[in-house]
Amino acid sequence: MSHASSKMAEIEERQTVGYDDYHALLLGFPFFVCTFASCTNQGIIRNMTYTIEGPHHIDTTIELPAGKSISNRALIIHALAGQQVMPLNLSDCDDTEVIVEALEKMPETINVKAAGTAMRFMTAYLSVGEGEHVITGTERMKHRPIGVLVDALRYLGADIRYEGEEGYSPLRIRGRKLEGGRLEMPGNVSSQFISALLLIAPTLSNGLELKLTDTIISRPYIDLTLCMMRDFGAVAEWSDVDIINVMAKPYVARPYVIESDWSAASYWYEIMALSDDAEATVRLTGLMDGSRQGDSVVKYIFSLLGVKTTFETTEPGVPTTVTLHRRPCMLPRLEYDFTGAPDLAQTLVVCCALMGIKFHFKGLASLKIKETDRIEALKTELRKLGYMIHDANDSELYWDGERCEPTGEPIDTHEDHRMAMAFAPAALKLPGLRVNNPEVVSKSYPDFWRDLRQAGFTL
Ligand SMILES: O=C(O)C1=C[C@@H](OP(=O)(O)O)[C@@H](O)[C@H](O)C1
Ligand SMILES: C=C(OP(=O)(O)O)C(=O)O
Repeated sequence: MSHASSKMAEIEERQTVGYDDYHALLLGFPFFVCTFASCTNQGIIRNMTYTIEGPHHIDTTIELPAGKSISNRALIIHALAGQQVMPLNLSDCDDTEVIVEALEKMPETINVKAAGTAMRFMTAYLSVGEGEHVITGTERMKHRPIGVLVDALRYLGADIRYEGEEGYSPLRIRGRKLEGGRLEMPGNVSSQFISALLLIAPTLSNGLELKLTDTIISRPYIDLTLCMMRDFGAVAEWSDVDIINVMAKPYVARPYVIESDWSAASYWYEIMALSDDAEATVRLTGLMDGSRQGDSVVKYIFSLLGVKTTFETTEPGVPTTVTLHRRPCMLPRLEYDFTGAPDLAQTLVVCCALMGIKFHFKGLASLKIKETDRIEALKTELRKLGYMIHDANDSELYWDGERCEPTGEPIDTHEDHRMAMAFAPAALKLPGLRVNNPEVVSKSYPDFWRDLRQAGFTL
């Protein structure tokens, strides 16, 4: 039997044993159990499984990745500003690299893979650029909606055709000069459509007045877009609770340093909350007090779960190191509305369940159209660990403490980086937790596993 097939047999054998037997089996693999079942096309390793053991004591400094939302906005603005001064500390994650490559090479077919922001921002960018391009992505991307953005751009005069199903990528885009003007669009599907339009708005000869209808979701991401546009000389602001005005005024290139990623920080908050080490300390670099990233609200949410945040300096606009410490947490139940911070939902769902904190989370409708249907994925994977969580109204998840027999199966990551990163810290409570396809983290945090090892986890 080859090495790969004997490893495969071993995985299958482990999948058929009970949960306790499964832990006993793991004792034979004290440090490193990384199973390669097969290697597929493009050199991407698939069907790998990590078996994770958490450390008893944590005292570490983590160099977080740069924010992908900021990186991707900075790249589009930088391209529209005439490409003079490259933003500093760009993220090296997949979602940013696809934009870097597209802007550098401008191939006829641009493949943004699984990057939602890249798909939406580049669609707007190509509409006002030169030449004809097809933009496409992964199979999942071809099922994530883009019709609202295409309708809005077409209303402004853009030449965009669907290459496949109406309302979805791939798109064929022929760039042309657009005039802009007044436009209405729904705010309840994805804020990325709104950010995409806003980013190109200063280049429109009449500017843009955008009225948002319905509930506005992920609003902090729209605010981030407006702030960054202003950083580069645009005149762009809310003129009412649902109306944004952008003047026709070219961007001004300037040096720009990208802050670390607060969504990535959330997994370290989760690690702090789940660690049994009362003295645990994690330092996270490159974050700002008063950050414009909406997910910086994670410091408030986790203060309720006993994680205290201290900024080294609180000078506005200056990235610094944040230190996380533990406090006792007696919280019996948490209610939170994630409409403004959808990317934090998985972290909090897994963390609360593992801490035994009942929860009712709302504002989760957009989770169904992200890298995977995150509502279904969370229910399925937590069920494997013995937690019965329920959904309601296509936008809520709640847990009332209901437990079931753990199945002992590994956690599937559903081609979703946040599934892998939200579940990995659970190994602190469930030593030997297995996570399939851990490589998915490269979408936003390529060094996640390296950083876990640095913190004392074994994989
Ligand atoms: O603009 C952005 O950078 C993002 C907006 C959010 O998407 P939605 O607006 O679709 O919720 C968020 O989930 C995504 O990870 C990044
Ligand atoms: C939803 C996400 O990304 P995107 O929509 O940009 O693919 C995410 O990073 O969690």
